[in-house]
Amino acid sequence: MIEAVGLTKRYGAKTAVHNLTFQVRPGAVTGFLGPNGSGKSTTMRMILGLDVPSAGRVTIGGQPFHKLPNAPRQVGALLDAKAVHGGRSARMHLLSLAQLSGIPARRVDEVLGVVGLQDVARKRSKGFSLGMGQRLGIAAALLGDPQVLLFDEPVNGLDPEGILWVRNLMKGLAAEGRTVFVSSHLMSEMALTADHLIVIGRGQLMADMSVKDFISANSAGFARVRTPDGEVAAREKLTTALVEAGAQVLSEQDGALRVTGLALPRISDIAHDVDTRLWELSPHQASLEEAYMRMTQGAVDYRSTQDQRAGLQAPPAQHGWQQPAAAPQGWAEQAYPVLPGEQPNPYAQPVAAPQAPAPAAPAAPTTPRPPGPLRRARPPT
Ligand SMILES: Nc1ncnc2c1ncn2[C@@H]1O[C@H](COP(=O)(O)OP(=O)(O)OP(=O)(O)O)[C@@H](O)[C@H]1O
Repeated sequence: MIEAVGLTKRYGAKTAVHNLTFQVRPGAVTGFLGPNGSGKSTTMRMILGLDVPSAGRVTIGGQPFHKLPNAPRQVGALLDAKAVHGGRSARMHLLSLAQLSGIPARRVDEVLGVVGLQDVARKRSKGFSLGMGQRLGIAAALLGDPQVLLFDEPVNGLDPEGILWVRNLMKGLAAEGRTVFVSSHLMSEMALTADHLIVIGRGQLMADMSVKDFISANSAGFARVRTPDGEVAAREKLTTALVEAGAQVLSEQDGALRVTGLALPRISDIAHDVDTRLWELSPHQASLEEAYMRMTQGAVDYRSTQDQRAGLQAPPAQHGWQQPAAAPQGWAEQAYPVLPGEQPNPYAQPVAAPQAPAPAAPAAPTTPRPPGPLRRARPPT
């Protein structure tokens, strides 16, 4: 198990990681999420003893990394796939790592096979593609057959077959009872791979919970409602009635309505009351990506000037959403309004916030301090 307690890292005036406390348990894939610059790599470097915490501590199996006997046999990591001597072949690179840790040479050939690089094992790694480099980095992480594995963006540059392979590899390692901690910006992939999530924003813990709880805490389920194509007046009549009944209604690109805040039977009754036929009425759960975007929108440091959320104006056209004709009052001003049954995002910027750049170096938590991170209890592993 990896355990961080009050983990903090300052680089001069810049606080990269602030007071992080979390555990990464064995037997599960734990996703490590956060916007660019939020402190994920810094945290991983501190776990691996490559950076010294300014305050707090982080241990693996109760010991700091530098006190672990023969650490490469206990902890494997892929931090930077490019950190390889380009003049060496893949096999030589792994062989030199193996020799340093007393790992037998046959293990090198074994891991080359596991990552699918056996045919290019004797080629110099400087000729490797990004994906091949990632595979070599994963091979190095697996070399010591460690119980604890850290992967920083392991699917970066991999083709779909490679992504599927990494997904199955991570799940397989966790199923063997290992501790697997993996960062990624690919939400769709994390949704398929991770069991548990640790989310940070501007160096601070925002959530520590299962993927399922994270999605339900940061998004509301919704209903898709479709009226017969071409019956525009009926659709608008239904939209108005739903909004009057307290629903929030968005239009999807195919003309369906995305309705939150009302149960399906109530939507059906309202449609009946306004004499509108329905072609579809189905329950839906939001995606991890959507839940993540809602939670972290206020903790994003780097945003395109062409991103509408830079000024928190109209909602972005995510997943084919559009604003409905009969949007509730105030909707247009909010990027992601708090939906019924949803916890407000403690990091969300105020709607009328000026477009000033985000502070570059928060030396301490913002004032007023946001409420504590969302946490859910996990079953013991
Ligand atoms: N050696 C360093 N010296 C000064 N600042 C640093 C150093 N390393 C990281 N930082 C700063 O700390 C913050 C966190 O960086 P870090 O690389 O940990 O973020 P990240 O979440 O891994 O980002 P990304 O998703 O873009 O990889 C950034 O603002 C970064 O500029």
